[in-house]
Amino acid sequence: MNSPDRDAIYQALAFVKDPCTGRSLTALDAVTGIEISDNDINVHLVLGYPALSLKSQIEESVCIAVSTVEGVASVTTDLGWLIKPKATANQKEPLPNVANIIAVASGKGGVGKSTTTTNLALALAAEGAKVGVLDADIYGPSQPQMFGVGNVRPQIRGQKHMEPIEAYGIQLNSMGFLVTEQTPMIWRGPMVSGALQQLLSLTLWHDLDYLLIDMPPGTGDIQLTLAQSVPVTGAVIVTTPQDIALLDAKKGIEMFRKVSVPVLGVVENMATHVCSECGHEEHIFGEGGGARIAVDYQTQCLGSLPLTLSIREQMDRGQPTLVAEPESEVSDTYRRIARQMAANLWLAEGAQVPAIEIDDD
Ligand SMILES: Nc1ncnc2c1ncn2[C@@H]1O[C@H](COP(=O)(O)OP(=O)(O)OP(=O)(O)O)[C@@H](O)[C@H]1O
Repeated sequence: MNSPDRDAIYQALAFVKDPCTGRSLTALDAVTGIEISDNDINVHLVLGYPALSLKSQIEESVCIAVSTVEGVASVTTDLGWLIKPKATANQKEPLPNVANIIAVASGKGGVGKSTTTTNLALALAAEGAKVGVLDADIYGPSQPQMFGVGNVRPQIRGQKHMEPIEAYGIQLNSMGFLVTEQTPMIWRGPMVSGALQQLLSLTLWHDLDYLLIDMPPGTGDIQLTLAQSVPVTGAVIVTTPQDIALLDAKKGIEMFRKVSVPVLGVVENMATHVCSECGHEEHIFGEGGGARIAVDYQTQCLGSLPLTLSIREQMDRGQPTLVAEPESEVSDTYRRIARQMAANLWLAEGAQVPAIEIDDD
């Protein structure tokens, strides 16, 4: 049997789509090598986002597609990922040892921004990335509690540097360690921004693919200053489906666009209420709001999370859903959102995202 033709193998790979982005592996430049040894083929693939849950599915599709090529006797493939730093839209110097910073924001308080940040960080790690969380929510720094390390303080190295706290494989530091309960009343944007920059740069992050920032809720002076002063590579907006929250979420999208930070998508939290007794599902905050805002603002609704007793209880006891119930449907949804968010960052055009004019007030 003649050896198969390399071009024919490449053509076959053009028909295999990455399920997350919907684009073909060749269009994504994910094919990094084709080894032909007589009639045995080995295909090397590298994606730009962590995709552990999709690995076997993609590898299988590749094997099926390549084995249709004339002269192919056997196919092996290995899929990996390499998360490269994206350019920062606001021209800020990237942080050492941190490839990408993603701001998790919400226009309105209490919509579940911190809960979403925690679970997305764990979901990204579960998909194979190295992840950190910086809790910048000065109004209610809750990440240490959500990660179950509420009483721990970062160790100081060489006078001023801090070791991040390690929890469930995530590197964590919190503004809560720097501020008192009165702080939010007296600090203005530049002061918060200064403290956050210190926390960012004085923490000894170890080789992170993604650092998620749990932003203070709102779209005022403080948030705008943070978005401008931190080397953010992308932003995610968390909202509930009710009109008032959506209105604030829109302001959040506009704020990031104004400073040319790509908005990677919207996460709709508390989309339905699931009764813990009978499993009955109800849209108590309205229906389809996340999808509507995504269409209106040309971004993507990354996914919807239900309002459930278990999420609240797990967060309260410092065992986030990804840790307490990794096999649950909710964890699955967080992993899907995390993959999509990371893939959108990979494909985002950074500074070229068009800015939308908004009022400053
Ligand atoms: N999907 C959900 N189901 C049930 N409870 C949830 C869900 N999401 C968040 N919660 C709970 O709602 C409360 C507020 O959530 P969280 O602290 O994450 O919101 P936030 O938007 O970060 O708030 P803040 O504006 O104060 O920073 C918490 O008790 C949390 O456990």
